[in-house]
Amino acid sequence: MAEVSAPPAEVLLSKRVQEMVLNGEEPQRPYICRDDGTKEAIPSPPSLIPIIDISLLSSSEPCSAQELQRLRSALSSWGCFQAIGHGIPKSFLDKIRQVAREFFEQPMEEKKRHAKGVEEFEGYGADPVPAEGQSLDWSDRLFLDVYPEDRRKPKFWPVNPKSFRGVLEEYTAKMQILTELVSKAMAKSLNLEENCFLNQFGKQAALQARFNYYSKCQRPDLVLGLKAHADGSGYTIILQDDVEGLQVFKDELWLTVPAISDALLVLMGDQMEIMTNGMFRSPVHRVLTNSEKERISVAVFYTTEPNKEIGPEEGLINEERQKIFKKVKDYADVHWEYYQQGKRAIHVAKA
Ligand SMILES: O=C(O)CCC(=O)C(=O)O
Ligand SMILES: [Fe+2]
Repeated sequence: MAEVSAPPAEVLLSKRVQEMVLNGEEPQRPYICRDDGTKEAIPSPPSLIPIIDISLLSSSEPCSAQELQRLRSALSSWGCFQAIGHGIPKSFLDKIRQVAREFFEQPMEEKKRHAKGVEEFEGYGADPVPAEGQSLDWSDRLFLDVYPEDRRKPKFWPVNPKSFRGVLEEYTAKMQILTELVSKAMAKSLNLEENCFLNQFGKQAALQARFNYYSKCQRPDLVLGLKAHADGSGYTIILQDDVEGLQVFKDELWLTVPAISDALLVLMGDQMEIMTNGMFRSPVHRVLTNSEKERISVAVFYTTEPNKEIGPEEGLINEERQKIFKKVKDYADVHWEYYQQGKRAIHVAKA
């Protein structure tokens, strides 16, 4: 299987995984990141990722206090939850999944009209070359800045399928509403002023959409769709299709996030861990590969506006609970440098 002399990462990254699969190529050594499949022989136990009904969080609801308590507990122990009652109809979530699938199923030439450079972030392609010795992900992506609108770069936005742009614009608008609701609810769940996180994120807080396409892989025992990492965002909202693969690391176990067709996974990034002074966890997660089916997901990263300093909310610091993080600026950049070395970055924010 793995040849003795695999091409260097920059050569592999200039090709799409989907192309390699269509050509019947087996994963080469830089894609191999696990040495044997025996660990995965044990199926992960059924996971109990909390499901939170967003519609119950508004104060006019009789059971809002109870749901806020469940939210707080979910984010303190898991760092993520499956959001239902978020107001986005399943038919619209299906539309997003559909345009994403149609985009990736087009011929390579069409997708490459929106190709990114190997060292760029935005556009269609793969992550820039990681540090020496780091494995590559078995995935192709379309990464787009979607908000604020003046950051959109039209050359990266698919022209086909024709409905792609309109659907993504609508999804962006819905994500803005959802981030406002979730940010307020998280603050209330911690007995903080409801706008405190929104103020830290800033009016120009960014939304970036990453469409992930995980091709089938002949060696799921050796290759990951996405390496283990914690997000550098404030938090991330993930739409999955019906193929499971995303796993969250909790209590020394990798636990699969169930595919629930009308739910969105809300997952804390390091910036929320910092702002909550560690009350909410930014969980390590990864994506497995699958030999039978392709998988598509759409991750929307919600990140503080550029140059904005963030830090632990004062209301969360007291005699019993000291400040564990300091103020940081442009954390996402620092996070990226460590990410490329396969490391977490949160320690740089430790007080
Ligand atoms: O594909 C997924 O479900 C997760 C994607 C993810 O973790 C990311 O893009 O950071
Ligand atoms: Fe992630």
